[in-house]
Amino acid sequence: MTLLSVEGLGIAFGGIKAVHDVSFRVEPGEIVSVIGPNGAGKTTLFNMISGVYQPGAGRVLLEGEDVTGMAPFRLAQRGMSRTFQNLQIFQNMTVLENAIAGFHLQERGTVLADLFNLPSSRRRARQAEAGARELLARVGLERAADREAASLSYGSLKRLEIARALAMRPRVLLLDEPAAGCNAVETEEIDHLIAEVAASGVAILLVEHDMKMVMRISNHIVVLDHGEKIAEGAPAEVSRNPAVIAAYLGTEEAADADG
Ligand SMILES: Nc1ncnc2c1ncn2[C@@H]1O[C@H](COP(=O)(O)OP(=O)(O)OP(=O)(O)O)[C@@H](O)[C@H]1O
Repeated sequence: MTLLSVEGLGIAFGGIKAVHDVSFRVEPGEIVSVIGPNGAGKTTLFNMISGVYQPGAGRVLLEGEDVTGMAPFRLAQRGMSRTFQNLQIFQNMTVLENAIAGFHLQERGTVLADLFNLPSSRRRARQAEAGARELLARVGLERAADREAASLSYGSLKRLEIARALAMRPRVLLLDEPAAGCNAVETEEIDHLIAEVAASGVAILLVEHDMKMVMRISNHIVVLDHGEKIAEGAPAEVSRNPAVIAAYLGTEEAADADG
């Protein structure tokens, strides 16, 4: 069964269709990217899939289950995690504490146990720490565990955010511009990390402006323009699609005219 199905998703803001009738699928181990010129609707689409916005039309199915508009933490409990374009890292906490924070969404009814510092609560804390250290090793940050997050390079912060999203053991991982603000070396490290996570069977949906990265790591690309899907396919197919070229050239010409 398809892991993530997006069926006819749409939303309008004040009568303007930001996203209209967009459908696609992501299978286990696949990296699917959503691209398109500025304002094409990528972030809005992402926000609908991850429960930040309630779609005006269409459905989101997670292994066949309708999860449309479900709150982000519930989606995370069902196996869909996401990262954000603007880092959501606690800068004044350590790298390890940030990674541990990713485990808290898994917990239920633990407030009383924590309050009384019951053995179950102490055991959970130990498990979370062990899990967090494992994740840090997976993203290459094990030696930075005790550093303040604020002292990390931008690329490391991005990897820390991915580590935290992985704490929920997602089957679907949504990455919003994972390479934004990163230099070439950092982008390559993130490339490898994403490819490795996909190879473990996780379905990855990516919004990214770095076209080279998208072409390198995607199995499948969905192209949006003015809120509509104008093309989809393998990277080589999409990059020579006349409608896609026209959409990108159109924005360059508009930028030239503006400038
Ligand atoms: N909360 C909102 N209220 C009103 N309009 C919005 C809102 N969010 C997005 N829009 C509009 O919806 C359209 C799609 O925007 P969106 O941010 O999804 O595009 P994008 O492809 O992510 O752009 P970028 O590449 O610049 O991040 C734009 O016209 C934008 O102005």
